[in-house]
Amino acid sequence: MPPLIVTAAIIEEQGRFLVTRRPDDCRHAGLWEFPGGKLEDGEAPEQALIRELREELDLDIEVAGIVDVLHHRYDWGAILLLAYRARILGGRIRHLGVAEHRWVRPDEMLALPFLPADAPLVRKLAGT
Ligand SMILES: Nc1nc2c([nH]c(=O)n2[C@@H]2O[C@H](COP(=O)(O)OP(=O)(O)OP(=O)(O)O)[C@@H](O)[C@H]2O)c(=O)[nH]1
Repeated sequence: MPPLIVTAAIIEEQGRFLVTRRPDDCRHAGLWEFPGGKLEDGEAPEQALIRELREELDLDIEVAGIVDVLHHRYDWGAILLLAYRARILGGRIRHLGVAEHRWVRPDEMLALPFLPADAPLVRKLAGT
């Protein structure tokens, strides 16, 4: 099986990154991640990211350049995570598909329990 392609938005405002916590009733429940999700049939990664941010947080975003591409194997299968810089264009955060959100400084981000696939990305963003 090829890896599942997953997109993630790296949104930074005034030195803080937007991170979200997964709901209780899903895989990897309660862990932190960057908002985003899987590509649907025929979708470009940027489109998937725009759709996911609307669905999960009710935010309109603009997607900029790629930050990192990470491959990770979970026990249920592998993912290829495409992380893009993004900017909020409008909307107010609502917790439609997430348990909680936070705006965190790099040092705070390093201390959060993130999904295992994200570890290299978190370290890269924190400059460590
Ligand atoms: N959005 C997002 N997903 C990530 C990150 N890191 C990471 O390993 N993933 C994994 O990528 C997979 C796809 O995420 P998703 O949110 O679209 O789908 P899901 O597994 O929650 O559930 P679903 O099948 O019910 O839609 C999840 O298994 C998630 O654990 C990340 O930083 N952001």
